[in-house]
Amino acid sequence: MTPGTDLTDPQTAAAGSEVDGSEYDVVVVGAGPAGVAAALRAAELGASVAVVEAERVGGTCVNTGCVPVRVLARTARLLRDIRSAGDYGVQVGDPELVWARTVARVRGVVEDVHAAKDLTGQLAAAGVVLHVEGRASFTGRHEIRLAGSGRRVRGRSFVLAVGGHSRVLGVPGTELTTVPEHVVDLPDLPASVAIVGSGYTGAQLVTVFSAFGSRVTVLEVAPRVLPSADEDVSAAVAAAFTHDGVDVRVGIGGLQSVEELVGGRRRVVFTGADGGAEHVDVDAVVVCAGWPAALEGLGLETVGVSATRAAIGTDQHQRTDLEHVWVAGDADGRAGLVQAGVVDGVVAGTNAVLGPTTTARHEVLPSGGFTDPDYGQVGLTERAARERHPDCLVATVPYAQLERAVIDRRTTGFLKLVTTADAGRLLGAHAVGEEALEVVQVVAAAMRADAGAEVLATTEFAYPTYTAVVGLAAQALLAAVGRAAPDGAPAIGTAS
Ligand SMILES: Cc1cc2nc3c(=O)[nH]c(=O)nc-3n(C[C@H](O)[C@H](O)[C@H](O)COP(=O)(O)OP(=O)(O)OC[C@H]3O[C@@H](n4cnc5c(N)ncnc54)[C@H](O)[C@@H]3O)c2cc1C
Ligand SMILES: NC(=O)c1ccc[n+]([C@@H]2O[C@H](COP(=O)([O-])OP(=O)(O)OC[C@H]3O[C@@H](n4cnc5c(N)ncnc54)[C@H](O)[C@@H]3O)[C@@H](O)[C@H]2O)c1
Repeated sequence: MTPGTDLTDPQTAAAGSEVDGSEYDVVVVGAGPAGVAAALRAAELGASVAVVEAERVGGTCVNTGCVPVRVLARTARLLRDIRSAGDYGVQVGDPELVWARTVARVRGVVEDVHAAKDLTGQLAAAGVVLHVEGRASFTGRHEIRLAGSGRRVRGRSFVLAVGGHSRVLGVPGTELTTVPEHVVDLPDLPASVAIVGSGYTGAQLVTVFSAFGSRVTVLEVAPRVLPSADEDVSAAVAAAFTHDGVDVRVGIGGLQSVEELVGGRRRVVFTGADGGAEHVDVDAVVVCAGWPAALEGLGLETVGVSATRAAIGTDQHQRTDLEHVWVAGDADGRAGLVQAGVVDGVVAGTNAVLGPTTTARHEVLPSGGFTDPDYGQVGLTERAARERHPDCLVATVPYAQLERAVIDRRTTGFLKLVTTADAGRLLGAHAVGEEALEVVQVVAAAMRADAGAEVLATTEFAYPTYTAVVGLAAQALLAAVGRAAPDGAPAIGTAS
């Protein structure tokens, strides 16, 4: 049933003197979203499955990434809303953040999510054996050793779902910096902070620290913040940062060093946009400069699985150079998102049992971040759409024309909807503003159903909601192709 069944290959036999007898159809390395999905799927298909995890089930997502950052983002929103409470006639004093309590809340919510998900229970109920005994490394093509216990576990197939970790820049003084996974380990809220990198993680931490009252400097090598987002989204988020007093430095040449100053402050020396050396002095430096796969000590070279410094190479079936070794989640260096990792996990778990029968396409993959304002995206950016479909249509509706945004006085932002020239196929959606990611998800569902603008234009969105902006943008697109808005109302927004 399972491919790659030769458990007696010479490499494994040579290293196998301490094998404890455990031998499985599928061994999954890593118990984050991708690894758990792979294990449950393989077990569902009748395979005997073991999961080995170095630290704690749940992976980056639950323990150090999405969940903690989401709690910090919620805290930032609370502060914002408390600060504007007076506008509603609600008198409160200046809010004060108590860092230790904020951190305790983060840690408490992580435990709540663990309890709600009960991943260990789910694995046990599926008959999956779980070993949380330190990092695994290959000792042979069909065997791994767990560093914490010395246990050797053998498998016919392996799914590597090892995720990643923050990129270490390797400049002098790196040890004086921290990374997003460890921001809640900072002893105090820094009065000032440099955020290095303004991608998914960095942009969110800018909003968090700025709302918390830290003075924030962003250092970004790309010419704009959120470099992979739609350009108008980047511009809107950057404008909001600047409005909030954040010092945004884009297009820098890179970091040169981090030095410790008297009193424990840090000096970040970097090459400025004009090529000269510049510096900022801050209380903390958080490096959010990318997310390479966690390959250290995995022993890929021992078994002949090729990888770059950042990712393990796979084919469209998530298979590596070795026919019995598969990859799921962040370790493949592609999407870097939980929902994609889960789909990869199901694919890798399936293929590890049945052979290369399925693929993960990730054709409609919404994502975004809890900056202030939020942003969300799905499909092609406007630039990418115009390159591939020069005659595509783009409609943009400012939040200022959306009644819910006016009611809440949260009129910063817009929804941009991109379709083919006849408005018949949705190509992308990009939103900035309150609930931007939820707004974009409505479009994602329509894209998944192969709907065009007409479906969205004729959906009777509840009033007053943020998602209603989707209907307005779709109506503008219909108007642009000479079809009236369904209720006869003049189309709102611009389409071109
Ligand atoms: C700060 C931050 C915020 C994020 N927010 C979001 C978000 O809001 N939405 C979103 O979709 N994504 C978010 N992400 C990305 C998301 O966390 C990842 O895409 C997701 O966790 C990937 O799942 P995974 O299973 O591939 O890897 P991980 O969740 O990283 O799990 C990998 C597991 O493998 C274990 N492991 C590694 N090496 C070994 C080894 N040799 N032996 C045994 N075990 C090993 C690790 O301990 C870990 O538990 C965020 C990431 C960060 C850093
Ligand atoms: N809401 C979400 O979905 C979410 C949130 C956080 C993280 N994530 C995931 O977590 C992973 C890590 O996110 P990330 O933000 O670290 O990576 P990223 O790749 O999104 O962003 C890295 C940023 O650092 C910049 N950079 C690189 N080297 C630099 C240098 N030397 N100096 C200054 N800037 C530099 C890059 O230009 C880029 O803007 C990603 O896989 C992402 O998908 C997702």
